[in-house]
Amino acid sequence: MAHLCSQVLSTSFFTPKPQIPVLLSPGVACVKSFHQYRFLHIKAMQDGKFATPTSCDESKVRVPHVLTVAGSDSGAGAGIQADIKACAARGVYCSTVITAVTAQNTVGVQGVNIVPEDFVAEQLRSVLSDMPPNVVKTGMLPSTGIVKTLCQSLKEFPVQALVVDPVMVSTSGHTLAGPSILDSFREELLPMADIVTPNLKEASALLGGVPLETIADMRSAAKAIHDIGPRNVLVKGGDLPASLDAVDVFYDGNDFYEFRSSRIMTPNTHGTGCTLASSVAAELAKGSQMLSAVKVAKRYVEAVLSYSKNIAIGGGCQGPMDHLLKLKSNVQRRRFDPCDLFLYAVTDSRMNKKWGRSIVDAVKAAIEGGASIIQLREKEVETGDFLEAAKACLKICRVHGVPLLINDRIDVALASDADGVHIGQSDMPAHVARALLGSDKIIGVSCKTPEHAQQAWIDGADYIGSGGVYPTNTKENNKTIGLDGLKTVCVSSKLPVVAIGGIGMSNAQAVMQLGVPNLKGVAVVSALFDRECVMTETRKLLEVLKESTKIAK
Ligand SMILES: Cc1ncc(COP(=O)(O)OP(=O)(O)O)c(N)n1
Ligand SMILES: Cc1nc(C(=O)O)sc1CCOP(=O)(O)O
Ligand SMILES: [Mg+2]
Repeated sequence: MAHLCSQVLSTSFFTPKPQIPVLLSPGVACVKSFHQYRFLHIKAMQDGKFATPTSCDESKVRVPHVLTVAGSDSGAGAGIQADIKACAARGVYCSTVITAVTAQNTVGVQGVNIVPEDFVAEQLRSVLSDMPPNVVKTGMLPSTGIVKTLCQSLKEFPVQALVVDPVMVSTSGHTLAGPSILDSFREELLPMADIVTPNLKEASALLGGVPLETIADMRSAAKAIHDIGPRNVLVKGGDLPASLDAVDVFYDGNDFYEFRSSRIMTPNTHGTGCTLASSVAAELAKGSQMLSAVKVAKRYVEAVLSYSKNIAIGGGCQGPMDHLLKLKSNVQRRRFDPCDLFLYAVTDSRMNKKWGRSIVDAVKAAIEGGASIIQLREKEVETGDFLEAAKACLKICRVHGVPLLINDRIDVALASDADGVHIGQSDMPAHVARALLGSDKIIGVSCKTPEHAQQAWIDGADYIGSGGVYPTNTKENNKTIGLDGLKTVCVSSKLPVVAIGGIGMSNAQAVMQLGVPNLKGVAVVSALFDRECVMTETRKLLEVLKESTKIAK
């Protein structure tokens, strides 16, 4: 018996191990009959027979590509629709061969219409002959004929990896592929698979109905399924009785790994199996090794489950998940509005310390006082503390619809998912910040001259901060440009401008009454934060600013 080593992995902690390469050597491939396909596969690779895109334009970028061969779910929680969304969320192109059209919703499956075998074959030919995927992922394969057709196509058009999700029963208990297909699974499909991902019921069915009730049973099942031929097996224990944690067992033919994650209590679990298998396929398509593909895919599914736990779609009790959580958070975020610059509060760690306030308390008070945008300018805080503070402030800012920017630290902005950054002339160039942060984040740049302002616009900034309008003690060796300098920058700028430097109650009106184009507000540090009551000072300054706009009219 092979030496078996056991590892427990929480999905947030993982010790890398040497990986078996995705392909076995031809020598190993001959050991068992199921390796006949693998042998063909290796030979195809050695002979350079994996199809390559017909286009010979080298300037085009190849994208990782998964082909899913599965059933359509009209409710879009599972099946083809889940596969497309999961691949999109993981940054991978997804083509589709539809094996069945199901009428489904959150209550259950109302009908199944199987696509004729020859039309499945035609879809396979269309995709495989023209746009070869890196990885094929299978879901609902409702007939023996379709399984055989698929296996035949894969022999004709080998791909780099095959992920088999042996879908048999829907979440609601509806049979999607009956026992008649089990033989073709065991004899033809599984021996070709790089990984198979059964849940407990499917693992039991593949093994002739053995009961699976413990983690020990799952390990035995993983090994027995591995003996059928797939190179890796992931037995999913989500339905394991009496288990608080969700435990999945992964077996690669040598070692066992347990993936543990705390159970997310939600009815919105429809499509988790499809999503996990598609995510594994997507990671493989990007070039990951199998174990790390499984680990990353599990993390993604956990994040989606957690994100979707309270969403309400449909009246039944098998709700779908929302795969595109990243897009969703972008949609929820309000776009930058230049009016946000009206009363711009910039924090300062030294001042907070002096007055015995936390960053979070300072931000809360400024928002309560009416600040329209917040910048965390925390020059003396450790990175870890800065990140925690940014996350905590972000929660408050989101509740009030106030954008939160991070001074200088693009890494902290990214890690906290803050709304953007403010950077200076000696910080990361704004075009690099834009490339790192993407199109939706707010980028502000400090500009003392029209040339700076022009460059900020070219680099894709959203606004500029211009100063020092007056001398300041907050920033050492800061050049004062005065009201005239501010005016020159504002007139030349194509971007909205916020004035900064030595601005407070006594002079804010003079700044706003310059009446120059693009000037949208004032940015203030000491006049708000080097004071006993931040909220009161913010309120007072807001009144002054409002008053000055009335006078300007
Ligand atoms: C709104 C606003 N304008 C200007 C600055 C100054 O940024 P920078 O020149 O990078 O100097 P530091 O703030 O990093 O010392 C700002 N922070 N905010
Ligand atoms: C952070 C900063 N940037 C400046 C610039 O001129 O770009 S002046 C400044 C400090 C502003 O603090 P206070 O409101 O306390 O004067
Ligand atoms: Mg800076």
